[in-house]
Amino acid sequence: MARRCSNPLLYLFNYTTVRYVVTQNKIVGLLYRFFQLIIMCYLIGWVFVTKKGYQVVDDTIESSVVTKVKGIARVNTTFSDLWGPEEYVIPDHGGKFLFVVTNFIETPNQTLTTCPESPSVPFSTCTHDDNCTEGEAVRAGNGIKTGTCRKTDGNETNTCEIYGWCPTEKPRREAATMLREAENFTVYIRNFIKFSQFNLSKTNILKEGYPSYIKTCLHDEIHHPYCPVFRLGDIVSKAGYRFEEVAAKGGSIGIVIKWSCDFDMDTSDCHPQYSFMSMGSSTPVTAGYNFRFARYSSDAAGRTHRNLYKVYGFQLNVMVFGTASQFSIIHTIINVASVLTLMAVGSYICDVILLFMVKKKYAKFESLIKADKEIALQKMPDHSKRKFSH
Ligand SMILES: Nc1ncnc2c1ncn2[C@@H]1O[C@H](COP(=O)(O)OP(=O)(O)OP(=O)(O)O)[C@@H](O)[C@H]1O
Repeated sequence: MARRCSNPLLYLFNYTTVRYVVTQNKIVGLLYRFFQLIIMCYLIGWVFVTKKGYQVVDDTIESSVVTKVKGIARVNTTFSDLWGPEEYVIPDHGGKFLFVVTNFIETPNQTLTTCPESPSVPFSTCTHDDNCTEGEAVRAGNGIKTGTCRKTDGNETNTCEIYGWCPTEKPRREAATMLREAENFTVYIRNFIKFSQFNLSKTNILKEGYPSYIKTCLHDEIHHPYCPVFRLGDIVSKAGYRFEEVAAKGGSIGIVIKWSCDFDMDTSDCHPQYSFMSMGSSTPVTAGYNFRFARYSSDAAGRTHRNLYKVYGFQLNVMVFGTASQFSIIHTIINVASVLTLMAVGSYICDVILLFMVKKKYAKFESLIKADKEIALQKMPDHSKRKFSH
């Protein structure tokens, strides 16, 4: 020890290595080859063939979506008997989210005046004026109470009189108008994507035959899988809805565009896959989708009138996902190296097995020595026995 410390510089030029021992043990030898075989199968079958470990993957897709709906529906409203996309698509500039009206309740020609509150509004019924506190807003109602309890138009019930947009909206079953042609409306979806890591971009619009192809095609998984024009009825049925049911109450649908691009192949093989899913719940409280909007006008006397619309329909939400992959030498080296380190695990297990077997042999040898020692002890005189045993 003293000598070692006296010359520490000598250790600077020392190199420590492992001494390998070749054993003739067939079981351990076979086991080691078996480990190597499994690891090679894992490297080739799983890492390279299945998971394409020689490629780098980019799943940060940048995308833009433009939508346009076309089709005409016959309706019966105060201002028109035909509705086009300008009327039934909200908002009218197409984007990732759009709403297509399929059913609506029109309350035409409302003016700001007094009228009885709708009996369908909770807490609106009354028996005498004391139930209608003047100046109080009706909770979830249509106006401010005037302090009078009065008979509703065409109804036997009494409700508080309000100041608001009158007459109030009629219940749905009396006034709803369906857009029967909505099933045949067409939805055009233009999608542009970019994988920044590879600086490569794609669009779902095929260059060949454009624009005449788009004008005439209709998306069909077998005959026109890359046509970007979809029939609304097909979208709804593929999302698992029955058109008539959801057109009446409204619903949300997700249009999923999935890109899976292998840029080691021909980039023209990189095409979108479309799928559709319902995004609503089927419980009565949460099912359906509707909202209200109003269109305002003024009469000759300068009085403001409005038409109120409660609209039901399909809320379409276009979602884009994608991954792109390309060969990368760094990724290949990392994956090969990390799998090859597993070989060390195989060696370690074989070492442990070998040690365990050797230990067993050694234990047998030790028990023989112990037996010899006991025989020798028995032959010794007593005073030597004590010394020896100590
Ligand atoms: N909902 C749709 N259904 C069927 N074809 C559509 C639809 N929306 C657009 N198209 C067609 O797709 C092509 C590309 O539409 P884009 O909006 O880019 O061009 P456009 O000439 O402005 O279209 P538009 O015909 O509305 O004037 C056009 O030929 C258009 O007619």
